[in-house]
Amino acid sequence: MTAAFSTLNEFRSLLTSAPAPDAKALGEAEERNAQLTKPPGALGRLEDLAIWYGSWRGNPRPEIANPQVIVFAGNHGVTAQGVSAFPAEVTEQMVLNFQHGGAAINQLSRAAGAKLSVHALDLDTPTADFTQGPAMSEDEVVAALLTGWNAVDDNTDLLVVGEMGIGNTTSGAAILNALYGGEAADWVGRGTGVDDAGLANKARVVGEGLAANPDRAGLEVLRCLGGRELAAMAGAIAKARVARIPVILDGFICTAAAATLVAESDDALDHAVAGHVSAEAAHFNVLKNLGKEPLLAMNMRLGEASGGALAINILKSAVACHSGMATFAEAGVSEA
Ligand SMILES: Cc1cc2ncn([C@H]3O[C@H](COP(=O)(O)O)[C@@H](O)[C@H]3O)c2cc1C
Ligand SMILES: O=C(O)c1cccnc1
Repeated sequence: MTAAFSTLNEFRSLLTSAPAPDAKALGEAEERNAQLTKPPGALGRLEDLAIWYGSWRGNPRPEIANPQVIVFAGNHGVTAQGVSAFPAEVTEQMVLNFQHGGAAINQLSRAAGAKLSVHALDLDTPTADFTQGPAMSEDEVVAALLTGWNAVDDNTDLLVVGEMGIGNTTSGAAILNALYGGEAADWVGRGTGVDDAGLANKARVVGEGLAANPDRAGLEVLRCLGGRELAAMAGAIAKARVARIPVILDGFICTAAAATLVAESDDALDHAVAGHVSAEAAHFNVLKNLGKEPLLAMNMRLGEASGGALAINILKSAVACHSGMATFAEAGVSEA
């Protein structure tokens, strides 16, 4: 199989030439929604979600049969700066836990009726410490994007991506600081639970990371300040955009990775909704910048795709109502 892309520029071209949603299916889904046996608008955001989903699938009466959750794992050189409450070896230990079915995401995927795939990316070779220069070379970031791109199953009709990588809330904060500006302190949070001194240290590290990587825009931000699992999430989300597979975004780190795609192409996340707003302090602001209203606010701060997986049943329920309900004419119910 030839690779879908072998440079960042080729990846960019695929992203910027991705198809729009299906206008005909959109119109027909709106028409169907107006005929269903309920007062207009009574299902609130569920109605918008179902119409949005149908427009991306090119089907005004869609179903969700094959949701896929993918967790990508990577190690970060920046952990040498003491940015996490947990040691770096937890990344690999948690991958084993995912494989044995013992993590939160195993239970949440099963409860959502979703297939779970796990990809560990070069855990023995952490990215470079980004306070010293770029975290990844172009070859490394392209390889990670490709891992994500290729991880999406052909028959997937709803995608959720998430991550495991000790230190990656610092990477996410650095990406967001680079994309949106402001102070490092605006973007760092407690991650796995660092104390006030730990939070100040993370702000220092983000500041040094931006200073050590001065020439950056769009995907270069991902290369310089990201990590392999963040790039893989971006690659999977981009593949879904090209294949018109709707996506539910997870928390802070997933959203930071996704935001680098918007920096390349304004409509790169039109096929994505925000599954939840994480308790990681800055997640709310990223979602505001992206114009995404979260489906859930559960005070979760785990990552692993957990918040996205929890939202799968909301989307499934929206589509079940839209496609399964009777119309006024079919049910013989009088209209207003
Ligand atoms: C046992 C355990 C399971 C996790 N599952 C997700 N994370 C989350 O915590 C990490 C980010 O936080 P920080 O930047 O503070 O290291 C990521 O691996 C994220 O997925 C976990 C963290 C731990 C300790
Ligand atoms: O929102 C997230 O993705 C998150 C927050 C804290 C720790 N790990 C992940």
